[in-house]
Parts: sequence; C-alpha cells; structure tokens
Amino acid sequence: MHQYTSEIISLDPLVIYINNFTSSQEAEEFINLGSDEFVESFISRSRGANTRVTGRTSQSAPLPMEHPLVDCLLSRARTFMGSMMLPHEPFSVPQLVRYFPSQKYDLHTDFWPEHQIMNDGSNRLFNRVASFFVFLRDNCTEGETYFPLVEPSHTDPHAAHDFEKLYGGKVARGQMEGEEKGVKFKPITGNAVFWVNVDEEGKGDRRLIHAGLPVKEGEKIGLNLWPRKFFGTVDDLEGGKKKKEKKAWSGKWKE
Ligand SMILES: O=C(O)CCC(=O)C(=O)O
Ligand SMILES: [Fe+2]
Repeated sequence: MHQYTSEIISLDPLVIYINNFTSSQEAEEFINLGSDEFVESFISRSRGANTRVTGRTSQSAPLPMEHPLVDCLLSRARTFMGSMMLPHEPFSVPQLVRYFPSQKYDLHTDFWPEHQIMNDGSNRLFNRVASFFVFLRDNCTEGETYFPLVEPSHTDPHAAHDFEKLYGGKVARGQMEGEEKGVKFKPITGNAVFWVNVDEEGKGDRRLIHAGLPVKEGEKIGLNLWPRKFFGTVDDLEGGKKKKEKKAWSGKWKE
C-alpha cells in the first residue's frame, strides 16, 4: 500500500502539497515508460491547431494509460479527489515534461476558457477540473513551479516569516517585479502539487496561473495528471445553433 501525506497550502483557491505521491522507484519507472517519446512541447489551444511557442521550451511525452503502473497512479489520484470526480469521468493522457538548463514554461492556466469537445463522438464538453503536477526528477537547481497569485493561508500573520521553515524548504515565497508575491514549489522527486482549476459551474479560476521557472543547471522532469469533468454537451451549449468562431486562446497569461 502506497502512503502519502498532504498539506494544505491555500484554501481559496485550493492548493494542496502532496508528499511522496510516488516513490522514487515509481518516478524512475514513469520516466522510463515515456522517455522514448519526448518531443518539443506545444501548447494546446482552445481552438485551432496546437502550436509551438517560445514561452514553452520543454519536451513532453505521453504515458500509456493502460500500463498497470500508470493505471495505479491514476487510481491514486482519483481516490485523492474523492467526490470531486465521478466514476465515468476520465483523465487526460498523462504527460511527462522535461526541462534542461534555461528551459521553462511561462505563466499559463491548465484549464481552457472554453470547454473542449470529447473526441469519442459523444459531443460531451469537458475541462481540466484540477491538476496534479508530480516532480519525477529533481536533479536541477531552480526550475520551481511558481503561482504568483496564490498566497499561503496563515492563521497567524506573524508566522509569515517562518514560511520556508514551516514547509521545510519545499515551498517558498516567490518574487515578481522585485516584490514578494505568491508561492513557488521546489522540484522534489515523488512530491506533487494539486490544485483546483474550475468551479462547479465550469468557470476557470485565473488565480491558478502558474509557470515552470527556468532550470538553471541539470535536469527536471515532471508529470501532469489532468482529471476531466464533463459540463453538458455541445447541444446544451449552442441550443442547436452553430457557434460563432472565437479567437483561439492558449491559456497563456501574457504574450
Ligand atoms: O514545470 C512546471 O513546473 C510546471 C509545468 C506545467 O505547468 C504544465 O506542464 O502545465
Ligand atoms: Fe501547467
């Protein structure tokens, strides 16, 4: 039986740190399962073709969902989510992401501003209701995952300066334009960050913008798990009418 522990970082929006979400051995096995498949990362746009952009310079690789180890991890993630996920709601294909020195992923959200259409012919709409980002290889300096708009929930404001001590250096305050802002998570093999992207009505929460900060030295590998939630069908949305074309939106915060 695999054991992990969790710590709430922020209640609203909900961000949870998970210790030992995978063992180091599992982490290496996930890397091995995907490492032949690495290609330059692209950004999945709301509409239109996926594109390569300068804001994401990493490589990505899908993991085979039917592999018993991947299936086991997805069940672990499903159990973690409890009633947030209905039994018929699936995960997207898990995605490894790898960074070498100076590679990064600029600020973006993991949800789409417009729900996506399932490609199984059902016409159901879905979005990435939450995200798990699991650190699988931490052989690097810097390369933290940074959330500029998430402030840690403190019951005692005087405890703020003890922040790093509180989380044993795994979580630190971030900086933006010279000011202390948000939180950043240090890559530590096996540990994960979980957050909720989309509310019950299907509205995305832009406070969850985040970035993979540039790796300074070494190599960082992470794994994205994206639980999908269904929000009706195309027919509910359009009332049978053809929808107007909207400008593609990549989930990127700024150009
Ligand atoms: O590499 C990171 O720290 C974050 C990666 C990420 O946000 C993503 O792949 O969507
Ligand atoms: Fe992301």
